[in-house]
Formats: sequence, structure tokens, C-alpha cells
Amino acid sequence: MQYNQLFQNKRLQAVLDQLPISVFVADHEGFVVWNNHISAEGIGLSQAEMAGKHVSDLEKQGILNPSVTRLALEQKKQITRVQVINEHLKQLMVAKPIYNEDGQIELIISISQQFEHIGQDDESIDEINDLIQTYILELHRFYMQAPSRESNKRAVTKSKAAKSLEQKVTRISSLPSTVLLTGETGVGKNYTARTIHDYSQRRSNSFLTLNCSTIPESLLESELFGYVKGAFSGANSTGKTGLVQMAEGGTLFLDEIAELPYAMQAKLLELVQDKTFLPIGSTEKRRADIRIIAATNQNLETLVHHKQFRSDLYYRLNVFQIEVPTLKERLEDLPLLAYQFVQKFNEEYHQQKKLSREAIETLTHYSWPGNIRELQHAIERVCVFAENDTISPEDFKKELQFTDPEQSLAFEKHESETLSQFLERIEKNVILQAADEHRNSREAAKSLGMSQPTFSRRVRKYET
Ligand SMILES: Nc1ncnc2c1ncn2[C@@H]1O[C@H](COP(=O)(O)OP(=O)(O)OP(=O)(O)O)[C@@H](O)[C@H]1O
Repeated sequence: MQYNQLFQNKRLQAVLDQLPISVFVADHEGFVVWNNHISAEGIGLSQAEMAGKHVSDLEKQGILNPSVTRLALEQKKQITRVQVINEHLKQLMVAKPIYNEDGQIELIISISQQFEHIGQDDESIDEINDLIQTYILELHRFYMQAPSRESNKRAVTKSKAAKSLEQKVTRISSLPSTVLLTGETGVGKNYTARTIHDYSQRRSNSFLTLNCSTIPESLLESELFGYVKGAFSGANSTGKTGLVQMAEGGTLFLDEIAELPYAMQAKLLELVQDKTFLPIGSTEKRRADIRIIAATNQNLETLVHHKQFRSDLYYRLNVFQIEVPTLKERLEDLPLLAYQFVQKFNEEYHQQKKLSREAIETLTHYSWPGNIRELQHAIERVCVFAENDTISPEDFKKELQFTDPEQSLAFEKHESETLSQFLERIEKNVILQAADEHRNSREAAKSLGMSQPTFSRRVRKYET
């Protein structure tokens, strides 16, 4: 059976066994398919003893009390319960039915996490619930990708922009077509390319990346197409297999495609167009069974217009273009992404940081020019530097350059101002800010590279 096979996947089991949460999976009749270490520990039976048991029997024996899996099966909907374990500990349990293409329940995934409660604990419940929903989403996604399944249903993220991205990725993944991913830096173009590969029939073969901006032009051709033995003096005597050949049956991801030198663009054209290539020193063209995904944060059309990018290559790459949304355009996903990153760094750094609701609120007011990458880095830094386990808005304010709207307006020229008036207003701002930020005029003058008497004179002028 598909789901039994899926949860016998050793890699998936190893990942789930390392999670600090309890994962319990039952089939559509309520028989245990698999549970992770934490779940087995909590129940007091080994994973082998649990396999194949029915949840009602475990309930009768008082081992599950109540069984959220049974409730989800009976009520055919997601069940969420908070259970009191003792005076200090509670447990949030979520059981989610997973439906097959025919609308029948195929699995129930139950995830639970214990938490300490001191007085009001609504905040921790929300946070844990969000985290649990993320895990369920990821498991669902993994389940949908099981090699034996032919399904186009995918888990989706919260925001409209992310849902639309997920839909496009799902649709495109089953097609052999070349894809062009565009979007600002850090939005997740690499991540999206990988997702397309993982969703596709090619997922058991390689996903290889060539970053067109970092590889020297002289090596590009041999990296991509390889060379035959004796192709040129100094060449490896056995020849070299290029990325195109290594990606056979899989996906070749050409990152930062706009950086590809003009001369190389012609060579790539043939590969993109006919899926053929010529290893250096060879006279025989080879055929490649690869899917090409290219990405750029530049406007290729403008580059074509300025003759910096070949129009024929642009049209070949631009069969399907997907614009990956900025983080600003998918702000609704920010809390979930933030919790995921905190969880990731907690595991990496063996700590127990958590985000306060106010901290999340603060993050939604930031402009995120570096998108998801910037969010990930900011969270990593606060996970390392925050003094308390609960991350506060102040922790982020230290890490991110929040621009004060009044401050940024101060640097815009008013229509009615002359240039000298505008420059004087900027100078006033800079001088008074330096006076505020430093303990004395000597330090403030030094920070602006001016003498102390000049600085003090300007302060007197602008303070009046
Ligand atoms: N949907 C997502 N969920 C979780 N992490 C993500 C997601 N999208 C991107 N990331 C993470 O954000 C970081 C930046 O993503 P990625 O490298 O894919 O961006 P990019 O658009 O290719 O950036 P660049 O244009 O600079 O190459 C990576 O660490 C990636 O794992």
C-alpha cells in the first residue's frame, strides 16, 4: 500500500525521529502505520509494538486518552485538543485526515507537542499550533510526492501569492518544458527550482546547479559540456563529464542566467532548443534528456533590448515564466516561515528560542529588501544573540534597519526647495542626529570627519 511504503522510507523515518514533536500515523481504518521515537516514548510502547495496533484498542487500554486519530476518523475533519498532563505540562494534539484523489481518507497524521503552562498560555498554544500545521503541511507535501502516487494535489501556503506560485509549480512540474524563474534576490528562485524538480517525475535523478555568475568564462564550456580525452593539451587524459551529462534524466538549473557571457549564450541555445550538445574536442553531437530551469533577478527583456542577452535564447528560455513573489507580497506567510526558521536554528544550536507575538508583529512592519533570505538570516542572528528564550521586538530592532518614515522623508527634495536649501536641510538632519547619538561634540565631529569647532558652530546654527 502506498502509505505503508511511504512511512517505511528510512530517510523520512530518520528525519521524523529527530523532531522534538510526537508524530503518529494511522491508516483509514485506524490501524497504526508508524510513529516516531517521541511518540513511542510518550506512549510507553516501542515503535515495533505499536505498528498494526488499532487506535480504539490503545484507547481501551488507556494508552491513548482520548485518541484524536479516532475522533478525526469519526468526524472526518481535523481535530485539535489540549490535554492536561500535570500541573505544569499540557499537550496540544492535532489530528489531520489526508484525503486521496477520490475524496476518501487515506491517512490520519497526528502531531502533538507538550508545553509548559504558567497562567495564560494562549500564546504558546497558537505558536505550537502554527508549528504543528507546518509539520503537517510538510508531511502532506512529502506524501503527495511519494513516487508511487500520480497526484497533482499539493499542499499550499497561506497567502494568495504563495498559493498561486504553488499552483504554477505543480502544473509545470509534470511538463518537460523549460522554465524561467524571475524575481528579486532572496525570494526563493533556487528553492522553487528544487521544488519543481522534486515534484516532477525526474526527482529520483540529479538536480544540478550551474551558477553562471561565479564560474570563469574559460571553464564554462567544459563544466557544462565536458570534453573528450586528448581534447586539448593539459586536459585530463580520460576526458571529463560535463554537468549536462551528469544531469541526465534529471534537472539542470542555470542560476543567474543573465550573467552568462554573450559568446556562451549561442552554445547554450542549441542545448535549450534541441537538447543536443557537443563535448569539447568531439565531433559527435550528444542528446541530453534533461529539464532546464533558468533563474535571474534581472529584467532579461531589457538586456535583450540593450543587446546584452540574445533574443533567441531569451525566447527559448521563456516558454514558462514564473515570477516568484517578494516577501512583502506574501506577508501572510511570514509568521509560518519565521516559526520554521526558529525551529531550524533551535535544532542546529540546541536551544529553545521562541518568537513572541509582538516580535512577529514587528517583522511584518519591515520592508524585507532581501526577502526570505534576509528573514532567515535575521532569525538566525536573533537566535544566536537574543538574551532571553522569548525573542522580543527589540531583538529584531537591533538586527534590522527599520526606516523611520519621517526620517526617509527628510531626505527627499521638496519641489519648492532650491538645491542649496535642500542640502542645508540634509546637513541639519545629519548634524543634529550625530549630536544626539554621541556622548560629546568631539566624538560626534569625529564620526562626521569634521573638526570639533566647525561641528559645534553648525549645532548652534541649527539648534536655534
Ligand atoms: N518557501 C520557502 N520556505 C522556506 N525557505 C525558503 C523558501 N524560499 C526560500 N527559502 C530560503 O531562503 C533562502 C534564499 O532562497 P533562494 O536561494 O532560493 O533565493 P533566490 O531567489 O534564488 O536568491 P538569489 O536571487 O540571491 O539567488 C534559502 O536559504 C532558501 O532555503
